[in-house]
Amino acid sequence: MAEPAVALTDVTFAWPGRGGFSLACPSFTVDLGESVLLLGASGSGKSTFLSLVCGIVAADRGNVVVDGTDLGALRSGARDRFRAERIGVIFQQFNLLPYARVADNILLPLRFAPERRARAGDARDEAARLCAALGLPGDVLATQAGRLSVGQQQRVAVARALIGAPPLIVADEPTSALDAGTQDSFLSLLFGQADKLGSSLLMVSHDERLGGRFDRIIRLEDIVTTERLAT
Ligand SMILES: Nc1ncnc2c1ncn2[C@@H]1O[C@H](COP(=O)(O)OP(=O)(O)OP(=O)(O)O)[C@@H](O)[C@H]1O
Repeated sequence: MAEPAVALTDVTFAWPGRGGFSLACPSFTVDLGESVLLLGASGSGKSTFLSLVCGIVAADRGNVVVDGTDLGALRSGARDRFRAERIGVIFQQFNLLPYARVADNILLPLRFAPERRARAGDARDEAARLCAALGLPGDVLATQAGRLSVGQQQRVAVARALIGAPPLIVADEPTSALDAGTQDSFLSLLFGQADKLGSSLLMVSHDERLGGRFDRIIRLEDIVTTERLAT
């Protein structure tokens, strides 16, 4: 059987410091090509969980295996390179460089990821194709990212995550700044493009209304136990 896109086994993690937040996840998987929505209230640990999946932080115990690679076996720099190559991340606040052009924002992950750059082919053409597919205006690539509307910035963040066809797309509340109608068209575009690339999709949100499109909806509290250490 093919390796799952994501597999967590007996994982524990605690943020350092007094009053730190800790979580434990006995088992969680995302299958290849599957789309999973993780629902949880604000502060329940959704972003922390995604940081573990993306290797932004390392588990204290247990295994986080993404695309067949055990992230625990990699040092921090190697985890960063792995993430750049294999994971498209859409952050809650987009994390665009506001003074850089849209093209530079979209092409940024390729700079640290030679295999992903090779997969993108002619990267500028691919950036233009993604922008068009995501409904951005034709001249958007030359525009400063900070001059775009919030909805447009969100689409640029998606194009940056999708470029070079990473096998896993991870999205942290990507629709939180959009109204209901725009959320729906945004999700259609994201799913359409992820499907085309055959990428697996893991999204976290507090918003139950997003559930309809996903293969699986899971409540964070059903896969993770959390604790806040006493101060
Ligand atoms: N960088 C950090 N350093 C220390 N503690 C942190 C850090 N990030 C998060 N935490 C702790 O982890 C807890 C869970 O936060 P997290 O951001 O994972 O939740 P969330 O469900 O994504 O919240 P929200 O929906 O509001 O973004 C926080 O209350 C905080 O105490």
